[in-house]
Amino acid sequence: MIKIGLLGCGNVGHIIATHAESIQVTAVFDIIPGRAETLAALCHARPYTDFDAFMQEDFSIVVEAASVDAVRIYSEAVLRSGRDIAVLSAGALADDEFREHLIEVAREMGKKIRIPSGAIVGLDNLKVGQISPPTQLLLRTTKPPASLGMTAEAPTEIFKGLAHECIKQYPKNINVAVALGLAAGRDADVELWVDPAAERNIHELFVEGDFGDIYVRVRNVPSPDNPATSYMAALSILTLLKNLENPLVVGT
Ligand SMILES: NC(=O)C1=CN([C@@H]2O[C@H](COP(=O)(O)OP(=O)(O)OC[C@H]3O[C@@H](n4cnc5c(N)ncnc54)[C@H](OP(=O)(O)O)[C@@H]3O)[C@@H](O)[C@H]2O)C=CC1
Ligand SMILES: O=C([O-])CC(=O)C(=O)O
Repeated sequence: MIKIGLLGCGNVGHIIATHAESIQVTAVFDIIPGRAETLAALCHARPYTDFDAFMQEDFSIVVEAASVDAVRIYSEAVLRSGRDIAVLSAGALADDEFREHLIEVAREMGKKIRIPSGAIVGLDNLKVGQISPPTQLLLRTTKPPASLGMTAEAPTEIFKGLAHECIKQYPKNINVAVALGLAAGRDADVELWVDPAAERNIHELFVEGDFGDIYVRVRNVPSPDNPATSYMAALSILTLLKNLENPLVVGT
């Protein structure tokens, strides 16, 4: 059974811990002591608020479900320790210099940086963009205003521009756009909307290329403990872990 170290004991951390059937969470880390302890008790792991002590534990992969900042701070050390890392806060990799450095470290160590599909679908075949670049790659995300900590009386566009700029302003809400761009091989265009009538986190994807065109709409149920995060994102990372050692690999 694959042993994981969980970095981040919030909403996704809890969903992982309570569904840890095909994985063993051996250690959990959070900056908030109470959170690490509560989560550790749920999955019979050991709690840490000291990163170096956490890294002494027995696991082969770190699952990051914390923040863009956490990826920036800890991911190189994870790779250099000889472990893979699964990164949910993919927005950290929007910074070209940081991403290229991290990839170089992973290459040097023979380790992997794994980005789950998270709250979106279609990353598998959007990778064809790495061979034949899309002429259009647009993500329109619509969330309830409360999930961004704001109020609105009508549908309102709060950002229009490139993913690498959007993630700087909304690091807890638009990691999907960066993951999309990493899959398709170019920065995605983003429209971020809040809509008081929205009950779900909606991601619409418009893609065109020499293959034809794609429209995908995902209407995600918000997570119980963090409405900004779609429940599917937690299921996605659980699925990535379940399949890590599966000899049958489905999807591009
Ligand atoms: N790729 C994708 O499709 C998606 C990505 N995400 C991203 O996944 C991540 C996890 O989501 P979720 O569980 O809902 O978030 P939560 O805020 O519920 O949980 C994150 C936890 O990690 C802690 N944390 C944050 N920074 C650090 C750090 N530097 N070191 C240690 N602990 C830290 C937080 O503490 P504190 O509260 O004090 O900050 C919190 O306890 C978020 O970054 C989110 O934006 C979410 C949905 C989709
Ligand atoms: O969960 C979602 O719908 C998207 C999200 O928060 C993110 O990409 O950061």
